[in-house]
Amino acid sequence: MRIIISGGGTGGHIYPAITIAKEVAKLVNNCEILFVGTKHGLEADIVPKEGFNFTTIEVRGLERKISWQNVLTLFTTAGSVWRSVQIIRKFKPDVVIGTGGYVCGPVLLAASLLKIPTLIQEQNVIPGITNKILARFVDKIAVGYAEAERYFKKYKPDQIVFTGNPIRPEVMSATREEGQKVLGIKPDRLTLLVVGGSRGARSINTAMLGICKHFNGNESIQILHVTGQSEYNSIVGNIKQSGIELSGDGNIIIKPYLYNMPLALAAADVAVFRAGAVGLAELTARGIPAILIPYPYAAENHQEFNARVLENHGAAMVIADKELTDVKLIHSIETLLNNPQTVANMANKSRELGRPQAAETIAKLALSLKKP
Ligand SMILES: CC(=O)N[C@H]1[C@@H](OP(=O)(O)OP(=O)(O)OC[C@H]2O[C@@H](n3ccc(=O)[nH]c3=O)[C@H](O)[C@@H]2O)O[C@H](CO)[C@@H](O)[C@@H]1O
Repeated sequence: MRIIISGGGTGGHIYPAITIAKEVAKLVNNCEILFVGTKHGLEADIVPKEGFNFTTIEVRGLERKISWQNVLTLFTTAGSVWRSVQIIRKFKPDVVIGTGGYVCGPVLLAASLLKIPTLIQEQNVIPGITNKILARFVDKIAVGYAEAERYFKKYKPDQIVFTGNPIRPEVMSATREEGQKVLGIKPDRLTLLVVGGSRGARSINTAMLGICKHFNGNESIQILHVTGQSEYNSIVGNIKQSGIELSGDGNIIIKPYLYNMPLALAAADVAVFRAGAVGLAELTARGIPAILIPYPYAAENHQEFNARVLENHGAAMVIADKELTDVKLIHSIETLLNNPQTVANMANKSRELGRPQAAETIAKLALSLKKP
């Protein structure tokens, strides 16, 4: 069995690709997998670390206006479809899978032109532009939220399948004790995990300065704040300047990025998160109550729609990014800190939404497409 898998740009497209690829490899013997991404996306860092064969094509995103940049983009895209055709002809995949991001466009289009079976996975409630266009060509669309179905036109019978979003198996297998040990988290207090998506979130980082000052030295709470690579140094500088001790026995841990996120999730009691679909799938699979601050500039405001699914179910509270202040966030955190029953109820509600089997379902769906 030979599979090409493509997805890129942010963690929210890359981790689903890696997870599906690993699940496929578990289900069939001697499976060869080739990952197609771009040189500039996070995939160029993450995918080789995971041990996959990785090749790149050049792709650009279209601007939402008429511009010379877009003319250049169209030429680049034509080139990337041709490059994808070459990659596919050489690798000869049985199935091609896409998990979103611009890079999927040419790869899945080329596969469809060459009559190779195709599946795309859409993580969000509101589908991305690439997947909306690809819906015309692909055999199956695996959606992460049931609510997403209505945003796709159905081009083939049984084309859309509600599977949930794939999460890494380690998210389920990691234990709280191991997470606490590896990350240096004290076991006797509520652990708050703060993550602004795979690239970090400036507004959350800014508010966190006030939160760290407020909870510094508080023995009922432990904070693990992941800033994103780009703002890490300045955030750590600001926090140290305000007199907070980050090394030693403090209750605040700051990291630029977690390569071991499943351990952090295992140790977390409550999360402050953006509303990226994969992050939310991980939170609900583990049943972690959350305070969500959707990224307001996500395409068609899709993070807000993702977040509202959890909020409507009683699994999360939502704070609009424009209304985010340290005072407001402190208030929400304290509400949870002082109400363990609310935390427990939200945890149950969150778990009800989790789909820990999604990766296996998607992998089986993809394998079922192989031509005899
Ligand atoms: C700005 C934007 O448009 N973001 C989109 C992007 O989000 P983004 O990549 O931020 O989002 P997600 O939250 O969906 O996924 C992040 C992934 O990275 C992992 N992670 C994150 C931080 C870290 O330090 N370590 C780590 O491993 C998380 O555990 C998760 O597996 O793709 C998602 C899925 O299509 C969308 O819903 C988001 O709206």
